[in-house]
Amino acid sequence: MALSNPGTPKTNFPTPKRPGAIFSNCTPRSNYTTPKSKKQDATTAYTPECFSNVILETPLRRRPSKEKNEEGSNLTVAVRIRPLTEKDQAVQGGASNIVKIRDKDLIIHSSSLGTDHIFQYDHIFWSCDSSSPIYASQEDVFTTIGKPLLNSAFQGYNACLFAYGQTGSGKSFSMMGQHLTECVDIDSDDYCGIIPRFCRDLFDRISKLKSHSHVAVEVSYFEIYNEKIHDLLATSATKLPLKVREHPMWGPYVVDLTVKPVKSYCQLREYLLMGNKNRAIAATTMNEKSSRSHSIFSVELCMSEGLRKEDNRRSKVSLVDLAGSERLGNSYNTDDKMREGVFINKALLTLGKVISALADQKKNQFVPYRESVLTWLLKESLGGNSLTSMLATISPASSHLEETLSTLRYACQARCIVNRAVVNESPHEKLVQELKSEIDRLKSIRDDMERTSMSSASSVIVINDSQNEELEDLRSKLTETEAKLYLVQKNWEERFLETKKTQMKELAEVERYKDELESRLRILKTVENDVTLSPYQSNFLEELEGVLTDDQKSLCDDDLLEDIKEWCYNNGLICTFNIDSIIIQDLANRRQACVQLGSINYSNLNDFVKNLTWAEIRQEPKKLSKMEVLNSMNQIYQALTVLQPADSENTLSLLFAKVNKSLQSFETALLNNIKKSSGQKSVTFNV
Ligand SMILES: Nc1ncnc2c1ncn2[C@@H]1O[C@H](COP(=O)(O)OP(=O)(O)OP(=O)(O)O)[C@@H](O)[C@H]1O
Repeated sequence: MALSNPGTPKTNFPTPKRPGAIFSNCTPRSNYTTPKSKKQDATTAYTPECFSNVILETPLRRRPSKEKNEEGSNLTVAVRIRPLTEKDQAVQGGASNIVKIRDKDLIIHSSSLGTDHIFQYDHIFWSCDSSSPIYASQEDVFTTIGKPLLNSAFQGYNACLFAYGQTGSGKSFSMMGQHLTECVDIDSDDYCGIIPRFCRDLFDRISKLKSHSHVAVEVSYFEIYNEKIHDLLATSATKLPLKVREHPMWGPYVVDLTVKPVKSYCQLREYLLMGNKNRAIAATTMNEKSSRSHSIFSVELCMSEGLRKEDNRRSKVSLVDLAGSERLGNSYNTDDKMREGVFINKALLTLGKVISALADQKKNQFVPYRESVLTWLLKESLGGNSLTSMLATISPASSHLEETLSTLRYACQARCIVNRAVVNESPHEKLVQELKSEIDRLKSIRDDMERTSMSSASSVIVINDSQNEELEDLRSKLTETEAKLYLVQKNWEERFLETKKTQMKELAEVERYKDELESRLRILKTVENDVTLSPYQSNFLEELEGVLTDDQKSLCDDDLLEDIKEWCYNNGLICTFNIDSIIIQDLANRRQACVQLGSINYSNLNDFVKNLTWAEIRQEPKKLSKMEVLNSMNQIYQALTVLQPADSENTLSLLFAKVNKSLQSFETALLNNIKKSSGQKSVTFNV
């Protein structure tokens, strides 16, 4: 029996030597208990003195990976094993190495249970011991999984690489390198990780491109810390969390994220270092420099050929360093740390759910992308338009057996995800390429003929009329094709620019309407006391607010703001959020306080409340009549109507359809209310 053959038929050998030694609940599809006689063959080298059960963890059936230019391609999954660290050795009794590699198998030996777990991946990097012949250096790791991403990006594919693993297992070391915040000099630093190597190679390749090719590079860098997005390249003093929105065509994106155009590796390196310095790094008992946030560094390429600099092929590469998973009890000694850990585990749990759902391969399986900011933003990379690789990092220490097995099982599952990547190029690109090759063909024929005629001329052989005609014909064909090519490119570029402009305009409009709706809603909320609204109507306002602020509520609003809102509500105060301030009104005592968002002490709500500076409300708060309320609602209704895009697939449209429906019922209810109280028979709407 070949242990490494994933196609081995499933057979049961039900006589384990020790009760409980077979993990029948590990991975049901792939569990495989080796017969006693074969077991010894398979594991003699690692467990000579004792009996070991063997569990084949890699699923027996994995959908065959397709070439990237076909319909779909599986995630590429690599595993890297770091060396034992001093910390590993410091645990009671010292830690032993439980990881072995044999051919294509990665074997984890659990000595307490006498079990070998066998996994297979696309690549296994043995970085435990630099004297080993199979040792994988930073350069090896980059060459194997980083370079292909760069190749894909130049072909116009989106690509993503994410590092996943237990805290302290070597994710940041692999992605960024040893010296995260110091000057990274790749040429002299063997410890540089995938990201700086990727960036340097990118510019090396750009410099080698033909003179008529042009590649524009833009970078962005952000982290997700406690489910909030922080721009790592932002220069402004107030660094408020950013929001996520989903565009029907472009997918999820971070609103107002800083995007820097870069022209050289040196310039890019400065941004990398700046971002790294800004990353939230906190100490945990497991790893002094453990990064407690997920970081996403993205490079966007816009490629063009020809004299005009408009892009006709685009690609985006996201390089993701996830925060490490860890057992809560292990390392959390403060509430803040516990909170961080809960958020990290929540995001990783959702990532697990997303991976499971995608790996399940059932049609119409619900994928909970929006349950965490991380998975929402990685939507295109997981099961979408991207060629994606996962680097699972593990520790070889026996003390981390449980976490290591969990990481490896995650990684196994991820191999089943199929993405559908397409080249992001203009539909005219094919035609342009065809015309270009036609021009090349014609040119070479012309050159050949001219050469022949010249050499003939020296030996006084005159080219005849028909040859001359042929040459002329070729010349005019060439001029014609060149003119056609110029026109095609020009038309395409103009149309592309126009579409881009329209899209930007459309997006800006949507944002503007949404802001308008939000401010109208705030007005309505403040007049609840002045007009009698039925519980249904008040509920509706809550609902409308919920829908409008859906994104921020679950994902981007600061918890403290929610706490303040709740506190105001409980104390009969009115709380209004502006872009940069909160206004708290105490109508009973006719006083008001205004707090700038940037000045809130985020750690202590009690202090915040005690330190409020109240000012007397001099003017009566504006009282709105029912008619004014109705007017406001009417305007919301109009704004909503404008927001209904023609495309029924548009998520925004679905979102607002819900509000629209409730709004209509609300209007009817409010109308009836007015009719009843004023004795009016009818009210005319101006919609
Ligand atoms: N391949 C490797 N070779 C040598 N040392 C390594 C390797 N991988 C990791 N290390 C060392 O192990 C320690 C932890 O690595 P690292 O900080 O990269 O872990 P991490 O997975 O990013 O942790 P966290 O999730 O907590 O951020 C560091 O001291 C690092 O230098």
